[in-house]
Amino acid sequence: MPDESATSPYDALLLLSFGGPEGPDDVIPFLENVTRGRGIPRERLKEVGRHYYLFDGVSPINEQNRVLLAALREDFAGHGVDLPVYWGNRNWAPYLTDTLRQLTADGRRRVAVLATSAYASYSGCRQYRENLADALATLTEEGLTPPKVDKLRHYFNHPGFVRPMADGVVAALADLPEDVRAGAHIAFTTHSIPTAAADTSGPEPAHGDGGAYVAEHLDVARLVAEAVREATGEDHPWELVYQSRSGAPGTPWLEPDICDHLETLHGKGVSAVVMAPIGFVSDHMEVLYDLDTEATAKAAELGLPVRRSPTVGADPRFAAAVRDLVLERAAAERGEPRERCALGTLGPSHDVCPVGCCPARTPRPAAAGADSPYA
Ligand SMILES: CC1=C(CCC(=O)O)c2cc3nc(cc4[nH]c(cc5[nH]c(cc1n2)c(C)c5CCC(=O)O)c(CCC(=O)O)c4C)C(CCC(=O)O)=C3C
Ligand SMILES: [Fe+2]
Repeated sequence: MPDESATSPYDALLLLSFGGPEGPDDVIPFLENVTRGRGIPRERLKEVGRHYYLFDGVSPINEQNRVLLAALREDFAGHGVDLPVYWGNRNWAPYLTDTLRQLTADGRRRVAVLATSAYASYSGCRQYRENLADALATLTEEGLTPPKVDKLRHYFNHPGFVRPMADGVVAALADLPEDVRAGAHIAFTTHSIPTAAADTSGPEPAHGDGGAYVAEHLDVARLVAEAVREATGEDHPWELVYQSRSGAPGTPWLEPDICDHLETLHGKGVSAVVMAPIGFVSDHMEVLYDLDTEATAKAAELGLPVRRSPTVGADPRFAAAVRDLVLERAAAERGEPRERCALGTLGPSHDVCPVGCCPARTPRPAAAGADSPYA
């Protein structure tokens, strides 16, 4: 009988995230880390800095990750999965390079990596693979022999990610005043990205017309809307919209923006809206500012009742999904068959990003993919 808790060949799990500032003095250095070499207009940076200062310079993301780490450790311990869990970030302490150095010092040789981004895109996938390659290069230059890193597949359609979001939308609808509830629309939101990045997201066969990024979000939106219909008996109209646009005004990014969308729905006489941030794994600053502050103020100005549904965060079902992804990949690496959980029409995502998946504007080494220089 196959061992249901076997993690071999892995000897660690690495939670790989974005990182965020933890006080007012961190905000500028954090934004410099995020935007180094990315050509974001000065004005946009000032504006985004203002969002962080409204919350005393503290992004919610690090605390959310600490809670998720605790949930993962508890879930693993409760299911006989003996795998230490580490945490490293792209843009703030604990920095990925330092965590990988620690993994090396602890003798870890093969690491499964979970990125806190559920979908395919340059920012949510390849950029993390570039960060891994940079960290591996630094450690190699230091004369160390870092572990091999394997990035776990995208989990947008894993039931442990979709079901908590569906329950959250049901709860948000129930929280609306009864007289506006039946006519409420669901606005599924995600991070806007340049249309050029969307069109090339995912493996090459998915390229064009929003690419894997848009297709994956549409699949999740459909799944959540269906689950909501089953739970409430009501058919709530829904749309996929975008938020948190940056970049130069002349560059096309995915639209419509959530605030414009609220205005359009209000103009059509829609009674209420639930904003469902399916693009975010936990309550990032984009959720706290762009939705809970900016879009909510816009709705108040319009007199449009809105609610924001929760992100998955550290839901025990998500922690269980991460365990499932680790065990699934471990079995695949051992050459053993194992079910790959996925809802919707797209099926489980690939384990190893093929060549040409979510290409960078300027090609750079990326680990944990078919084009990785690190075997
Ligand atoms: C697709 C996507 C995700 C979701 C997937 C994932 O989670 O990875 C995401 C997450 C995040 N983005 C974050 C913060 C920022 N993103 C920026 C800039 C950008 N994001 C982009 C895309 C994405 N970003 C893009 C195309 C840019 C333009 C510049 C570039 O091409 O790189 C900027 C610069 C200022 C600005 O332009 O807004 C900041 C401060 C935080 C932390 C929030 C917190 O503190 O809680 C998180 C989790
Ligand atoms: Fe971002």
